[in-house]
Amino acid sequence: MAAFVHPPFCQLSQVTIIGAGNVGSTLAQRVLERNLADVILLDIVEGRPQGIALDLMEARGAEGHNRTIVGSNCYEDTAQSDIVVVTAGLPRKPGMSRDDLLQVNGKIVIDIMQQAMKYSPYACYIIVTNPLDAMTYLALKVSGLPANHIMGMAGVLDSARFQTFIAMELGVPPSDVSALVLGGHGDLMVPLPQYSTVGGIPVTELLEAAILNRLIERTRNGGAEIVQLLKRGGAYYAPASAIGVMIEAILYNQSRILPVAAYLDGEYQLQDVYLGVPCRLGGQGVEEIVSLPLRDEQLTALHRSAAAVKQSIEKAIALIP
Ligand SMILES: NC(=O)C1=CN([C@@H]2O[C@H](COP(=O)(O)OP(=O)(O)OC[C@H]3O[C@@H](n4cnc5c(N)ncnc54)[C@H](O)[C@@H]3O)[C@@H](O)[C@H]2O)C=CC1
Ligand SMILES: O=C([O-])CC(=O)C(=O)O
Repeated sequence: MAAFVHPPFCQLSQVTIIGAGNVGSTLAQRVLERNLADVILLDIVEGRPQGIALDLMEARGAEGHNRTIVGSNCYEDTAQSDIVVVTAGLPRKPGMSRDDLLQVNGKIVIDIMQQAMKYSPYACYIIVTNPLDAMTYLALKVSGLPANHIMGMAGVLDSARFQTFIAMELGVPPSDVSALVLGGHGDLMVPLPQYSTVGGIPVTELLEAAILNRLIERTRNGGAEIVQLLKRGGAYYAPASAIGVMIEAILYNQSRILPVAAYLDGEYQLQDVYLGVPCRLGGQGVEEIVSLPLRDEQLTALHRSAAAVKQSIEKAIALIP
């Protein structure tokens, strides 16, 4: 673990978002309007981050905040960021898997990490680009930064989807539901009903197995369902909300327990892989990986998911020049 400890900031903190597309620009709005940090929004397309930044600056009076955002095509402008979020890269089209993006997005992530870490070597990096777990591993290898500072966002989103579907099925507010999804951000993710509750009651006591299985299946296909509806690109409102939760946990040093794609070094009997697991997330990034007791079939499912991620990692690593 790195010795670096974030100062108690928030007032002066800076978040860089690389990729001013749907996810990146929506996240920029969330970060500013929730008064979490000032934002540097970077993209390769000239004018796009600058235009979005100006638009968001002009909204400040109406929104009642004094946060600033700068749009840029230059990594020098990202210097000394507390958090860098990587949302650059292609989204999938209907019929594609996330792994189909590996070649093109892998090259983008390599280039971004080589540049960004020169200017923000002490930042926490949150990778969002798909295929998520392999891209996060790639970011770790390219940057050489400590693993607690390089993490992926997927579990908060997948769990939020499971939470939503449970709440919709039972007709309760989502705030009454706590749901947990582990594993890779793909078809083999592992929703955990026994760790998902409604008003403190395990969801297994409230929903029949067949209904629960339908909700689990919908959660696994949550990203694809939206890709299919939108026709061009994927989800971005819920992903931006999920990244916002992680940013807040780090900047406010909340030590929250959240599902995060983290580097495993023996935890869950898995080695040298990124996978969604419950983590304590605070000012030092991933401060602890929480080892949950899992049923045999769930541990098997987690290992199956990890095996699929490892195959993607091998292809991703081959892209490093
Ligand atoms: N981990 C997760 O749960 C989620 C992951 N995603 C992934 O996030 C990524 C972005 O999705 P969207 O915002 O919908 O895509 P988008 O197409 O709207 O935006 C991507 C942006 O990246 C920029 N870009 C491309 N190469 C770049 C580079 N080298 N440097 C800087 N910027 C660059 C593009 O110009 C574009 O503005 C996709 O890979 C998508 O699959 C999306 C939602 C959830
Ligand atoms: O499905 C996609 O391609 C985008 C994504 O990862 C998600 O929404 O879960």
